[in-house]
Amino acid sequence: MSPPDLALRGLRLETGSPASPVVLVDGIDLGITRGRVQALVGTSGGGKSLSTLALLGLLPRGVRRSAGSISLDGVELTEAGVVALRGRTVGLVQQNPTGCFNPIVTIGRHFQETLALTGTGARAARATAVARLAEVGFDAPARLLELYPFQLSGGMLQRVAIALALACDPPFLVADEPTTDLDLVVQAQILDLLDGLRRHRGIGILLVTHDLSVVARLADEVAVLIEGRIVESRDAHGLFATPRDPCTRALLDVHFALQPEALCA
Ligand SMILES: Nc1ncnc2c1ncn2[C@@H]1O[C@H](COP(=O)(O)OP(=O)(O)OP(=O)(O)O)[C@@H](O)[C@H]1O
Repeated sequence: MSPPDLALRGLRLETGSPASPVVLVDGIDLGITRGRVQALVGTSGGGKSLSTLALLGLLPRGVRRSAGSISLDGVELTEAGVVALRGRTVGLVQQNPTGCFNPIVTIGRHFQETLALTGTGARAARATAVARLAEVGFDAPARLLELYPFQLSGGMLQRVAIALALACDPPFLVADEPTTDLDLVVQAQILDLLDGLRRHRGIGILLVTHDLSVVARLADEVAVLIEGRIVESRDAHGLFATPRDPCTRALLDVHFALQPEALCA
């Protein structure tokens, strides 16, 4: 298979002093291809969030990348190049949409501030905001611009967060547990929306989730990250049908114990 368009290779993340580092993840290969959904699954604390944050140059203080490279369309990026990916090349959607918004700033202002990063003026930002909000399914997007985040439900806010992530027209989206805090009906709407973006925009999505039903619904490829290492990485259908690694099998067993219906990718 050809390498992903946006690729992380040999990622090693450490914390603690450089003299006696604690290794958090090691040897991580992960990537996103336009028009495809790459899922990243695994046990809690395995390193999913840190690995995706590394892809965006957003590592928290105290965590450093001690090995690994990030490349876009085959060209290795510098640190500054990785930071420049955010927004324009990769949009980020996180869990708990409420926490992603400034409560005292209107939805319209959020778009204005995001689009100002690309030198977009207020009038053009408004037009883009209306277009993106319509794209994620709002019937009266112009009215939304005047509202504050607390006036919207969690599901509406997650759709606004996706519209904001798309503001600068990025070819890639990183979605870290995008449905975790939402009820089942809204979860299904958000998954349909992400699937539509992949099909209609040709956007490439890195989907971080602990929910294998979500993986089965959306993913083309799956990487299983356990205790800082990828133990299996392949097409979703093959992984569900014939899991090779004992850790993958254990994840599937736990899933089936809780949700007996078949996973069909
Ligand atoms: N800022 C930090 N400083 C030091 N260690 C950290 C930091 N953030 C996370 N870690 C550690 O790095 C490891 C991986 O964390 P990470 O949040 O990436 O896991 P995860 O797979 O996303 O877990 P979850 O599914 O629970 O969100 C964990 O052992 C965690 O305790």
